[in-house]
Amino acid sequence: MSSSYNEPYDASVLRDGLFVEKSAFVSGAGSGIGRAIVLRLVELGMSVFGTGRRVEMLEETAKRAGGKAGTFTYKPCNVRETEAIEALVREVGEAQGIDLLVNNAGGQFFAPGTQISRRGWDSVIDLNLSAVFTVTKAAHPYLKARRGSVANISLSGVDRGSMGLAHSIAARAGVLGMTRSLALEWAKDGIRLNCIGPGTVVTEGLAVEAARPMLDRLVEATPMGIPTSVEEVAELVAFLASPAGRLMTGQLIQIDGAAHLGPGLHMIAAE
Ligand SMILES: CCCCCCCCC/C=C/C(=O)SCCNC(=O)CCNC(=O)[C@H](O)C(C)(C)COP(=O)(O)OP(=O)(O)OC[C@H]1O[C@@H](n2cnc3c(N)ncnc32)[C@H](O)[C@@H]1OP(=O)(O)O
Ligand SMILES: NC(=O)C1=CN([C@@H]2O[C@H](COP(=O)(O)OP(=O)(O)OC[C@H]3O[C@@H](n4cnc5c(N)ncnc54)[C@H](OP(=O)(O)O)[C@@H]3O)[C@@H](O)[C@H]2O)C=CC1
Repeated sequence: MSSSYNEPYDASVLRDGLFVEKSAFVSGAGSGIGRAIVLRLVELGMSVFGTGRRVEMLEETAKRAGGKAGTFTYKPCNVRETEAIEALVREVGEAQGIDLLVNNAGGQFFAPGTQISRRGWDSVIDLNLSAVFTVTKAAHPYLKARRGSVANISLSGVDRGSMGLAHSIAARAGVLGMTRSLALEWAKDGIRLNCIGPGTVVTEGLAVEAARPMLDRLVEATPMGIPTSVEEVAELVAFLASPAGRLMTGQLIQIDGAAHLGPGLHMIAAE
């Protein structure tokens, strides 16, 4: 594995103490991009609450967050279990408020459209679109109380399509539409919502030797020839939540080395 693909990247430009007395709710906090977001927000002084299904992953995030300026607490939950996740958002909102909601939990399998069953389609739409709506709606009263913001972790190229991702791109394009619509509806409450579209991010699944051919192909399809680091996604989330992001809402920000302008990060070959 080329070290340049997954070496930690120092993207930090924001000032210490930026988020003291602020609070965040982060889904998918036990791995990859979500964990990096948690660690950066905690470093900047935030009280971060994280969820995800696997408690041992959340425990590891907590271990790594120890000794930093802010705090990290967690409880496992499946974002697709509507009543449970709504109750959890309420619990966190009542206990510590929500200045920032990060909808990061997500994922999909790669398959051509002809091999996606209705149940497979529904699962991906449920996780990557419907659950995002449920969590965001549940957080609304708390975001309103704090004039907070929402960062939806999406994909680069949501408005162009990519082979092998019909279900996931459909879901994320739906999130983009939802983001823009709620940005309009909730502007009067001072709530801002944005989508971040990372290109290829070398998290655990892609960092294994077996995934190397796919990773090489993805990096080749990235005009700048560099995958996105979790640290730079985290810094962008923090920037958007900061006073510098005050007027940024309803946006899709693609952090992808121009992947969305390239030949497409196709996850499968044409059939
Ligand atoms: C420029 C552009 C750049 C754009 C691109 C930019 C780069 C993109 C890179 C993205 C990277 C990442 O997201 S990294 C994160 C990757 N990690 C993950 O995605 C893991 C999480 N994934 C999941 O959990 C699953 O995919 C998901 C389906 C959502 C889980 O839902 P469920 O638990 O309900 O799933 P299951 O019960 O197992 O299965 C439900 C149905 O889905 C079907 N199914 C499951 N896997 C399947 C498969 N491989 N092929 C076909 N069908 C499958 C099953 O057969 C079931 O249907 P029936 O058989 O009919 O019953
Ligand atoms: N890696 C990449 O190249 C890219 C990733 N993305 C997107 O970024 C986000 C983070 O991905 P990444 O960090 O790379 O990958 P990971 O697979 O490491 O992260 C996904 C996280 O979501 C959590 N999660 C998944 N399903 C559920 C669920 N039903 N309920 C609660 N939590 C859930 C997982 O935890 P657990 O399994 O414990 O529940 C995991 O922590 C995803 O939305 C992904 O699609 C976007 C562009 C590129």
